[in-house]
Amino acid sequence: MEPVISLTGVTAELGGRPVLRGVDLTVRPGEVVALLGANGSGKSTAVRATVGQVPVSGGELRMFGTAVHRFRDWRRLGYVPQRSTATGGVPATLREVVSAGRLARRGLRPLGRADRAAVDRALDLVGLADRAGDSVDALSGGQHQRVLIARALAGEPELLVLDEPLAGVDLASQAILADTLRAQLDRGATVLLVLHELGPLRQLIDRAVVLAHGRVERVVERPGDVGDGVAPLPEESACHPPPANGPRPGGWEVPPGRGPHDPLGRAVGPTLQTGIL
Ligand SMILES: Nc1ncnc2c1ncn2[C@@H]1O[C@H](COP(=O)(O)OP(=O)(O)OP(=O)(O)O)[C@@H](O)[C@H]1O
Repeated sequence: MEPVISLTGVTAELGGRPVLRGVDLTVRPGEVVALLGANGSGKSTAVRATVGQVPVSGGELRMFGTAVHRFRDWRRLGYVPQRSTATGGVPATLREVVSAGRLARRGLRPLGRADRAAVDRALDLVGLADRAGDSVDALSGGQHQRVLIARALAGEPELLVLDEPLAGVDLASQAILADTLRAQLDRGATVLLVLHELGPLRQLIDRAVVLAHGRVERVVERPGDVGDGVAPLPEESACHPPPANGPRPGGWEVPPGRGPHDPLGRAVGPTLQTGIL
């Protein structure tokens, strides 16, 4: 089956500096693929290139089989960017914000019955149906994030791209997000998401792709099934540090005199060690 997203040797520059240095990534229909990696490793840039926001300078990036620069069928995509706001300060209710997610489908025609039903379903999926008439200004950060996800879901996209959907979201909201993604997979959607930790999404993920310095450093298939003998993913090495010296569960040896470190070999500070997992 043709991949939904396919990157082959993709390079991209920002501010005149290379940020993606030859990324290979394939996301097939119905898969959930997570991009992981240290700050600045290129995760958001890879996602933004995929949704056509960052130009590709080399290699090949295809969306639903079409080169991204020729791809026009953006209604097939629902995108939740990193750290964005729902309204940019303009007063709006949750229902109004989520209705905007139907724009790509209905254009400027008034909302029809099917549109309203899709908006209600999306609000219900993220657990905010009872707040539909409230102003988004009255929401917490985590609830705000759920509204943005509902806006993407309202378009009933075949592909959902989420950049750090768990950022600033408490455990209860993370569980709601996991249920929401499960519902999307049940209806046949494909998901690409940027994460710092797999958290409650771990069991849903088909492939974890770890980026470092704009390249794929490691790929872990079905991280939820990973047993002994596989080096831990970033947040595991950060959140559950093994004894300072001696053998690690995945077979790594920590050199004497060194504490826990991230995949790039940098010392991991106490804040990272308190991550959720
Ligand atoms: N608009 C920009 N202009 C110049 N450089 C940029 C721009 N946006 C990002 N970069 C640089 O590109 C690199 C990759 O950034 P990117 O946001 O893709 O990383 P990331 O892996 O998503 O990081 P984080 O985990 O912090 O969100 C970083 O070195 C960053 O400073």
